Amino acid sequence: MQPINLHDYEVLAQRRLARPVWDYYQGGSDDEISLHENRAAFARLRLRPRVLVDVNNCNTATSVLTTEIAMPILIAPTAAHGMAHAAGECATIRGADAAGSGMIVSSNATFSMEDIARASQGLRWYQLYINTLPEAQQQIKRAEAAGYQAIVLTVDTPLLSRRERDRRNNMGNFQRTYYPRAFAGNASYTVEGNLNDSERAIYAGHTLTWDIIAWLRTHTSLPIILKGILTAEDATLAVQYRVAGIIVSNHGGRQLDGTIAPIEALPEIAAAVRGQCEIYLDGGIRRGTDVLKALALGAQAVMIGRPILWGLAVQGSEGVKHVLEILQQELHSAMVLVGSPTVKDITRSLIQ
Ligand SMILES: Cc1cc2nc3c(=O)[nH]c(=O)nc-3n(C[C@H](O)[C@H](O)[C@H](O)COP(=O)(O)O)c2cc1C
Ligand SMILES: CC(C)CC(=O)C(=O)O
Repeated sequence: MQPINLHDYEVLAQRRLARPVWDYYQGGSDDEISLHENRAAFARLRLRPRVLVDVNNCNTATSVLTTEIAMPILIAPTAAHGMAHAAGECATIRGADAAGSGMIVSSNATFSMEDIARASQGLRWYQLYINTLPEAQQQIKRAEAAGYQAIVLTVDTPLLSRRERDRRNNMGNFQRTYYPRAFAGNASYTVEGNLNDSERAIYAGHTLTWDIIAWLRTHTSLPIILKGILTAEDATLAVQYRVAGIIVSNHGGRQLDGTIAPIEALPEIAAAVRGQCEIYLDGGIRRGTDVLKALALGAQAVMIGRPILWGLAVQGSEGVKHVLEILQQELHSAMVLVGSPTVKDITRSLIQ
């Protein structure tokens, strides 16, 4: 099958990946309610197209922070790309560059942030999990030296959630046996799978509070972005703490199950932020019309997680590039059909 949309890539990737890897990439927490809601919430939104607009020069280009990108679509941080492809994140970022997108590199990448940086010319941000402060400080230093342009602190993971697919598959043992370095490119803590409570707490720690932002600021001059905001209250705090951006996200339905979908949280967050920092959104983006809806409700750009892993598994960097280009082309068509020739023209009035 020649893949023509992201759903095709999903089918092809499942055929290629071992069951425990597929389930780790694909799964959510508990009953996977949030995982399904992330898609369902997009499907419930209705568009209000305008007609007889000159869309001859329709263009998806935009910028995030100060970087220009060909499309308002970035790669969300996902761990362990080495289980999808031998070249792992180095192939992923080459695909991002080739498409004119950019990548947020996970703390738990298979390859080191330096190796990934060497494979890339374009936008790269570093996603941080804080296990211990000295280790985080080391990682920030390394990220700055390797030319990363922002630090993305994930704030929805004081505890890694219960993921029952991984438990049933004995994913921890599988990964240690077949991919022992899959999560170990940057972090010293590399467990995944059947974890006890203290192991599940190592990623962001129970003790992080808003004070961590002042600490981060003493250790980096890079822009700070918070990933995993779902309420106007926390968005307001993020603005007060002067972050450069927030990512409206429920971690792709992999952390707290039963949350509001990010696309449903976006309107109240956009109203609270009032342009004081950039807003991005991830979770369930699979079509150009999903991107359009997120932009209309106040996102500057969106991020995609699983579809990138599917593209990587099917065809390495070419697959990643193709997934991004498909989504860009779908967005382009949607912009033409709703009468929004530029990203700036995409406004709230497009949504019923
Ligand atoms: C396999 C996998 C690994 C992930 N690893 C990380 C990670 O290391 N850090 C992080 O902040 N988010 C991580 N996420 C969450 C993604 O950044 C993102 O929020 C989510 O995948 C978006 O939803 P989507 O997959 O529906 O596009 C991961 C998600 C998946 C599917
Ligand atoms: C290593 C994990 C904590 C990566 C992650 O965030 C996830 O699997 O959702």
